[in-house]
Amino acid sequence: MQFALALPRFFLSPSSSFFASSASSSISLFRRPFSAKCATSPAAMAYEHELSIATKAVSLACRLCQKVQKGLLAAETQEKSDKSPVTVADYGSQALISWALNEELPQGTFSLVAEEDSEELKQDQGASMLDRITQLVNETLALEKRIDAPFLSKEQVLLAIDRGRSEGGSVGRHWVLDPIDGTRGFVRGDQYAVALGLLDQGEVVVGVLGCPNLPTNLIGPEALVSPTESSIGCLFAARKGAGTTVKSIDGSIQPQKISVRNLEDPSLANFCESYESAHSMQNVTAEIAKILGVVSPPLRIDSQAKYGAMARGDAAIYLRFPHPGYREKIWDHAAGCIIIKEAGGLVLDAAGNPLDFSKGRYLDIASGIISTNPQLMPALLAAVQAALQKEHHHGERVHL
Ligand SMILES: Nc1ncnc2c1ncn2[C@@H]1O[C@H](COP(=O)(O)O)[C@@H](O)[C@H]1OP(=O)(O)O
Ligand SMILES: [Mg+2]
Ligand SMILES: [Mg+2]
Ligand SMILES: [Mg+2]
Repeated sequence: MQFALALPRFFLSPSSSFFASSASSSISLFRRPFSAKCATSPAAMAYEHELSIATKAVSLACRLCQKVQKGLLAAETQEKSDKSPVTVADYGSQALISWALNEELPQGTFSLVAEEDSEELKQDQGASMLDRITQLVNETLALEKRIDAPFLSKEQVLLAIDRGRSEGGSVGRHWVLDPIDGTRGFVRGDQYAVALGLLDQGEVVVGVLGCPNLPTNLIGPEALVSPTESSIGCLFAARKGAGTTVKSIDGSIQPQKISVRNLEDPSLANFCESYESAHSMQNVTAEIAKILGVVSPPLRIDSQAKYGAMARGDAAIYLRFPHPGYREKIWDHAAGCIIIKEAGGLVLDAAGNPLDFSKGRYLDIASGIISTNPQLMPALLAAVQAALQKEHHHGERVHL
């Protein structure tokens, strides 16, 4: 009988776990026999291993992204067919996370739904970019200071990137990755996020958001100004039933439990939205704020860093109303959604339905995504409906 086939590689051969030898504190986690997960494990333990490997994989990718952002060259950015940018760091982050998770999970079980693929890199004009990505991936792996640091060939890098072609769905487990969310913010030298989630039977059960440029201090209107104490770079992590934590990427601040703002009066609320006006209709969000009586200016941040900021109380409301015709992808919301939910908040579409991650690579949403605490949600939903009606009457193609 070949029981061994069902066991993860790190269990068969402890030294084959990539992360285990790089951080002594992680050894016990990574070497826990997998049967603990497969058997009827207590709810408190559920997905603990998955959250641990996700956290480490995202931290690794953040390191690569930070290095690239410091010295981004024009030659390291391409334009995709939808005119959005993609950089060596998007590909490098996807390759690293895909490779690391595949190393840690039982052979043959890894399914990944991710934003990028290697089509452009396989063309003649992509050759130098692939060289650079491979170099970056290997430099980042070498920083883990393993004696036997792995070296990935160009072919292995392409393979790792292309593992992200899964269609996801409602059956089984699927990892969901946006290797750089908010690439425009990344290229601008601003906010971006490395966003990794895990779906189990269509439900998000684990989420990790690495936000390398987000200050560890609060940045909302009630932020205490204490620049000397703030460092830059936050890592948010959540797993089903266990709450949301934030820690600093540089390790100077240990994980702390966080929760959304506990606010009942909408006029005291503030909201966050996209930095890029092309990503969300700011006339609609301004109208919603006006109906609610919100007076604070919007907190405009690129990427799912908004969800992280909201989960720790920087903003009480999140609003996202893409222009008609835009289709939302699951990797743009999976990690952020569980990070908000486990911090006590709600994430709904503009009609008041929970987001459904079980339909494949896209979210089936007509009009927008909103988030706030449970007390404020009824007033927010009413304001959203009123604002959309008004837009509709003004002749904009808004779906109701
Ligand atoms: N036209 C668009 N409308 C809405 N979102 C977009 C559009 N183009 C790209 N995006 C995606 O929106 C997200 C950024 O959102 P935000 O506006 O919150 O910063 C990213 O996932 C970005 O993709 P990408 O991951 O390639 O950066
Ligand atoms: Mg993109
Ligand atoms: Mg994205
Ligand atoms: Mg992206």
